Amino acid sequence: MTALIPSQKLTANQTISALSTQANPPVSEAEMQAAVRTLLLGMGGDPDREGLRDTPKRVVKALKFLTSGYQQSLDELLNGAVFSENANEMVLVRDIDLFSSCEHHILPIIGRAHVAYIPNGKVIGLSKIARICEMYGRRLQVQERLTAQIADALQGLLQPQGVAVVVEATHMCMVMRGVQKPGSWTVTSSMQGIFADDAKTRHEFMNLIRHSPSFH
Ligand SMILES: Nc1nc2c(ncn2[C@@H]2O[C@H](COP(=O)(O)OP(=O)(O)OP(=O)(O)O)[C@@H](O)[C@H]2O)c(=O)[nH]1
Ligand SMILES: [Zn+2]
Repeated sequence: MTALIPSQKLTANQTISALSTQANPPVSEAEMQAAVRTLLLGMGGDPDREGLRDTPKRVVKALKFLTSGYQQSLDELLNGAVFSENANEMVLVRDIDLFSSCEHHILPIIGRAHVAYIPNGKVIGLSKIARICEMYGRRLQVQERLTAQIADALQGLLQPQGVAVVVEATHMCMVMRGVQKPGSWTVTSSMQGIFADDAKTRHEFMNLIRHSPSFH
């Protein structure tokens, strides 16, 4: 483990302004492909050889997919799946595979998220928790912001008693290049409401994300 970094809180306005610039990119597909062709030339490749000829198109398609979370909204992915329910015990979805792209190097962040909340009259469709992780994962990120955005989304949608999110991830920019530390991974957390205020509740969550499920 390389670090235990408490989540960085962004205000709603900071989040919105950081994202709204991305929603409608002011460049065409052709301009993006031309930029990739330039990168290939810079890397010493011959962009006209058979294997690379379609690479600009493929790279642009891949990058658009990996950042498609900018085109999504919570409303759309939720599809109304918030239900009134008298539950007041912890709901935890563990081990959600998470892929993102680091905003400094546009290299993969690969990891898992554990997301819990304690309802306060409303519950959310379980799959939507994973979809929220995917939406924020498919943006250019730092792990701290990704973690906080997942927690903020649930807090805003459900006004629960509390939300806890832990993300454990390895950064290819630290593995394949730069400091080259394979095996290092980073843990970030965002604790809100009762998870921030009550150590017992927080410890219960931390214990639950460590326990091995009986079906594995
Ligand atoms: N806090 C945080 N830092 C990150 C994340 N992803 C990448 N970084 C770091 O961002 C920093 C960028 O540092 P720079 O010195 O500008 O870039 P660099 O020369 O490529 O740095 P090195 O990776 O040390 O070679 C590096 O320390 C990365 O490890 C993240 O999710 N959160
Ligand atoms: Zn990076």
